[in-house]
Amino acid sequence: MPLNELARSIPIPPEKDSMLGRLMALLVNQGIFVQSEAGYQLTPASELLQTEGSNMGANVRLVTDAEVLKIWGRLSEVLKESGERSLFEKVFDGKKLWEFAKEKPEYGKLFDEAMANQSNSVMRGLIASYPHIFDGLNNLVDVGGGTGTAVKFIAEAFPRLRCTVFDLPHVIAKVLKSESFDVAGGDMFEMIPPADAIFLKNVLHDWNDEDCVRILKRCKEAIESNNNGGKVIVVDIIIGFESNDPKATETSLLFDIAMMGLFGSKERNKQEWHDIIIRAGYSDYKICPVQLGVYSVIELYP
Ligand SMILES: Nc1ncnc2c1ncn2[C@@H]1O[C@H](CSCC[C@H]([NH3+])C(=O)O)[C@@H](O)[C@H]1O
Repeated sequence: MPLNELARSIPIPPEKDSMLGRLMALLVNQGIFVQSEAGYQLTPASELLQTEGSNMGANVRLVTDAEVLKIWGRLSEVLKESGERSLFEKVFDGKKLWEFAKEKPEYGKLFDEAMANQSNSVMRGLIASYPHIFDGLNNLVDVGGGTGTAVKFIAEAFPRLRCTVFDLPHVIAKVLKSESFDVAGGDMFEMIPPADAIFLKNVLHDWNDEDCVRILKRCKEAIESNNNGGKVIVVDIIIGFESNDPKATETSLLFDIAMMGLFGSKERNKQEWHDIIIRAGYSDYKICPVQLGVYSVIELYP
């Protein structure tokens, strides 16, 4: 699309065309578009932002949300003070991100949408490359399952496996009811519904070690009360375990700092995962031979 066509379709007034052209020059330089005689064209990066297909647009809007972005200007203040308070809590008067997302439905919706987009690509990869992880299971609870994207993938691929999406009640209220899976609202620090398997994707990195140990203990109780062997399946980053791609390492390190600011939590290396798993009382665990971009899969056995 040539510049003037692009400008009219956004739309912006003609006197701003040259400003748009300058922005586009930078975006071409950054690999977001390519420029040819016919005009600007998409690259694999901007294809990810199209409404159709992968659509990671919400993820970009989430990390660039103007209100939340302002926390980073105060990182040095939090570094200098003692105590456990996260940067997010400091800037938003003691509020955790979950309360903020509940009070600001627009932000909450964006958060859920971004998580769903991420689940879309990671679950496709997991089911295609490591389906045996679901072998022999009759039921599974996706704890902190958001609006149910992961559960939809699992239920579709394994119709005999009964899945439940479990999250905070106000998040569960947004899940469209379906015949193919169940929903349950609650607090994972209190009680998790019994199941053969507990699925925890992108959840533990939101919490400090003490909280992770509490969550993992509730998961263990949920499996044990079901009396059927069972396991916990964790999908999260293991720092130092990414592929050899320097971009993957960069992504994990950026995520680690994002967790530091947003939740006062972290991405964990192998030893740190070992420590919380053993502290929560699990007898054994296995890092599965599958890598989904920056994400690893760990199975925990009670
Ligand atoms: N106390 C809690 N009990 C249950 N879910 C929670 C709690 N606190 C936060 N969450 C949820 O944890 C999720 C973390 S985001 C990860 C969502 C999803 N597993 C995915 O991978 O896409 C959010 O959906 C939160 O609403």
